[in-house]
Amino acid sequence: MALLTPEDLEDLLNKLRQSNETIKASTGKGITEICEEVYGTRPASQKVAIVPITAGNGIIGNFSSSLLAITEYFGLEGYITDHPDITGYHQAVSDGADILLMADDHMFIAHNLKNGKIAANHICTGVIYSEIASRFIHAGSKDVMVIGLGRVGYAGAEHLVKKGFNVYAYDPNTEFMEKAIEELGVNAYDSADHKKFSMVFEATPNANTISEGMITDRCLISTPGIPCALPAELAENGDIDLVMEPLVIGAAAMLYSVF
Ligand SMILES: NC(=O)C1=CN([C@@H]2O[C@H](COP(=O)(O)OP(=O)(O)OC[C@H]3O[C@@H](n4cnc5c(N)ncnc54)[C@H](O)[C@@H]3O)[C@@H](O)[C@H]2O)C=CC1
Ligand SMILES: N[C@@H](CCCCNC(=O)[C@H]1CCC=N1)C(=O)O
Ligand SMILES: [Mg+2]
Repeated sequence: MALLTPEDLEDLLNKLRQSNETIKASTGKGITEICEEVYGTRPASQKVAIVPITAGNGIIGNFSSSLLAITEYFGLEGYITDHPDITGYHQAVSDGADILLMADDHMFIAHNLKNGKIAANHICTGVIYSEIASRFIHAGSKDVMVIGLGRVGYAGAEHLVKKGFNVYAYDPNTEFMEKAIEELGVNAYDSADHKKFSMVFEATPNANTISEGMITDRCLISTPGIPCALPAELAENGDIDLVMEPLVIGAAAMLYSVF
């Protein structure tokens, strides 16, 4: 699993503000409005406990503090437990926390103890970033390009198919491609078709996965992928809207999904 680094999380709220401005400009709505529409929920100053987890690769510097900043951004009462792991979990439940946020190296979850709802980061990230891509106000069709069909990409492709978009997908992993074609009915993207997309959702751990031949001059690229999917020379093109942010948008979707 590609793990976040403390560097990824630097200047997080500024990255969110920039991303949100781009989201508003290219979809007409901001991230909180989109989350409300996708999940049909709103924050209600819930008490959120963040439990650091030492399993596997261990605690990531400023991961918990980043989640704390996210809870405050959404007007929630957030705090980090005094201890990690089971001791922290016990403290959170004893304190009467409504929602727990915690992550090991494989799963990052939000669990609402009051209504029983639980959310996984990779699903919510796929859903929210693909949703953003699909809301491009200048799109001339319902065609969306999906790059990467792993944990995040597959969830996003599934979401787009359910919403009736024409999904063209590419993943070098042929098993994942076949699964998406069979189970979701996606079209296999073929560069030989020279088809260009104004809406792209990318979820890969590789840089520069987007090439000029894939995109229209004016387009929206929505990607949680780290590092950046868009080559620097293409990013200079003023008509490409890029929504890319390492944690907050996905975590916001998790919270809205369990409110
Ligand atoms: N910004 C955020 O909030 C979050 C970001 N991430 C990031 O999203 C990325 C994807 O995460 P996962 O889905 O868990 O990874 P994964 O490893 O499950 O899936 C990645 C997929 O990308 C495919 N891929 C690699 N190079 C490709 C290329 N050039 N073109 C098309 N497909 C390609 C791989 O074959 C694989 O199927 C990672 O970089 C991860 O760090 C994950 C969760 C949240
Ligand atoms: N156990 C650590 C957190 C580990 C998080 C690993 N997961 C990722 O990096 C995923 C989540 C979003 C993007 N990648 C701690 O409690 O500090
Ligand atoms: Mg995010």
